[in-house]
Amino acid sequence: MDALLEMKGITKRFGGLTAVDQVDLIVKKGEILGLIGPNGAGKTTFFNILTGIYRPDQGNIQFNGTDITGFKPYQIANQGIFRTFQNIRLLKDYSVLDNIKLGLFRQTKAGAWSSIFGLRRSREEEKKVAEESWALLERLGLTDLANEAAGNLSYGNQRRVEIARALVSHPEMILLDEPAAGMNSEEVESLSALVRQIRQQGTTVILIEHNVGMVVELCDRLVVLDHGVKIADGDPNQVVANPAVIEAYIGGQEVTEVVGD
Ligand SMILES: Nc1ncnc2c1ncn2[C@@H]1O[C@H](COP(=O)(O)OP(=O)(O)OP(=O)(O)O)[C@@H](O)[C@H]1O
Repeated sequence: MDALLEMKGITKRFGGLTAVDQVDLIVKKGEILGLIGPNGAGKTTFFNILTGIYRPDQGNIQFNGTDITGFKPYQIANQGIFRTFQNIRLLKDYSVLDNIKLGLFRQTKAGAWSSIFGLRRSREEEKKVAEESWALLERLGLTDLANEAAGNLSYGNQRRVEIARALVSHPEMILLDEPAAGMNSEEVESLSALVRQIRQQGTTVILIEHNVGMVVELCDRLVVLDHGVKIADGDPNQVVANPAVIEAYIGGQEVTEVVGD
């Protein structure tokens, strides 16, 4: 597999705190990579750097052969990198279908709001958006919920809709920030199946997760951050047995997350 993403020496400071410290990371095309670590380890900051929300203080990011260091979030999206957030960010009063259409705004001239409110868009654009969104609903088994207000869905289905919104643009890479948070074991199973399906369709996946059991089962590789530093990178089973990783979790009194489900 070829390297799709190559990050070198990535560092981000907030005042005196180094949230991400000289992190190197290579992600191969088609990989499912898990990014884990105790609370405050720098995982979300790392995603925020990769999606252009923060500019790194040091380091370089190459994606698909392009230097994207310092790109703005919309430029990163144009490169094919999409994400979900730790806190679900759906328009809860709008239908599932409209929420998914929102994910296609970058591909339409008319823009996000008009794609929802029906303003100034061409018929061809409207048709394309509707077809793509509907196809995705079918793929994710959400067609029965298409016209339901997103806020009425179960937690697990809201997360699926969020992922669908990120997927509708056929991303090269999708970043999932704690997708299993608050899910029951059945929802976690179904999420893992969805992530495998996403990879099968050609999208590379990085996920931040506290559910260590899930990432060991699902991911090809695990990377562990602790206090902003990468302390492990490799085979999931070996990584979670690594004494430095166990110590990082025990130090933060999160041992149950290591030995739990
Ligand atoms: N905008 C910010 N300003 C100042 N400090 C920040 C900012 N964002 C994050 N931090 C700090 O940087 C460190 C890393 O935070 P981050 O949210 O990236 O960790 P995390 O691994 O995602 O944690 P969690 O698992 O709890 O979500 C923490 O000490 C946090 O308080």
